[in-house]
Amino acid sequence: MTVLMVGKKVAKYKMEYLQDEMNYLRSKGIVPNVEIIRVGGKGDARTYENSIKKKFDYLGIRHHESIFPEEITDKVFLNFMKKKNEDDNIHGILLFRPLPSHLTDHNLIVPEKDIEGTAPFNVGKIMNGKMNGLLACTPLAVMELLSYYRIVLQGAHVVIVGHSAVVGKPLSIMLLNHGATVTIAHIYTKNLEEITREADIVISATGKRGLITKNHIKNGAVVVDVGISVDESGKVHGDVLFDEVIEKASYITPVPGGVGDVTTTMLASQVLKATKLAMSKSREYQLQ
Ligand SMILES: Nc1nc(=O)c2c([nH]1)NC[C@@H]1CN(c3ccc(C(=O)N[C@@H](CCC(=O)O)C(=O)O)cc3)C=[N+]21
Repeated sequence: MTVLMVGKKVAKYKMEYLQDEMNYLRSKGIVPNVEIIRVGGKGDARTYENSIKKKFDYLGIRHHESIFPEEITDKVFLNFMKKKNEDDNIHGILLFRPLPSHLTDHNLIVPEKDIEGTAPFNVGKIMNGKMNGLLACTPLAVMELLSYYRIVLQGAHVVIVGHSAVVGKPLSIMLLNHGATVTIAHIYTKNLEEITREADIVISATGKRGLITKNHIKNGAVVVDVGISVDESGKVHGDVLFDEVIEKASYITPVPGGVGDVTTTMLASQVLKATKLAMSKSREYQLQ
């Protein structure tokens, strides 16, 4: 039998915890507040952005959006970022990427408001084996799914396919911090099949539809699909050939309906974490 790892179930479970945390903050008179920033009109994240706002509204997290034209100068943009970084009423900043190439994307967000965990300070913390900082949301969603279904990580061989800075790399470090043996495969990897077939857990995050077939999977492996690709008719697909891989997997995530449904919940969780960092005036974060 194969167990379907259902994102909505995991999200619901996590949301109950977040609601308790919101109640605590409310009792202290604090309402978490996020600044969402977008430069230029393009980008494929509109549906994602809408589901973020819906989740924030549901929890009672305040949010405000600033949208700038593509032509904004580096100086004006940096000034704006500085203002938001220094505004005590803002607990988290979400800056949609990529930015236009003339803008410098370096240390734009102070670490304590970096709810997506991409600032160098937060990346450094996780590299040092500390999981108490702000972390990347998609890798966190994968960790939450694995934990909900009680997948043992200590000693497990995990093969991650995809080495992106937002998914593959941070996820590999989180898994390492939990005692897994981690292999990262990527576009230049030779004999992908042979490598993934060794894995107890295969996690694919490439956006390449149909990349992972039954030949890539050993019997009883756990398969997590982080890939998203959209076809001509607007239908969302993962990296994994679900119908054939499910025959061999012990646990598998569907797309849609798997990791994607947990990601926005983990972003909300990071907002609450950032709010608590601000409340406690975390010394660690003050010192950087
Ligand atoms: N700072 C920053 N953070 C981001 O997270 C970010 C970004 N910049 N720039 C753009 C990309 C793009 N992106 C998407 C996320 C989900 C879907 C998506 O289609 N999600 C499906 C879920 C599919 C599933 O269930 O797995 C949905 O919402 O229905 C698309 C695009 C985020 N991005």
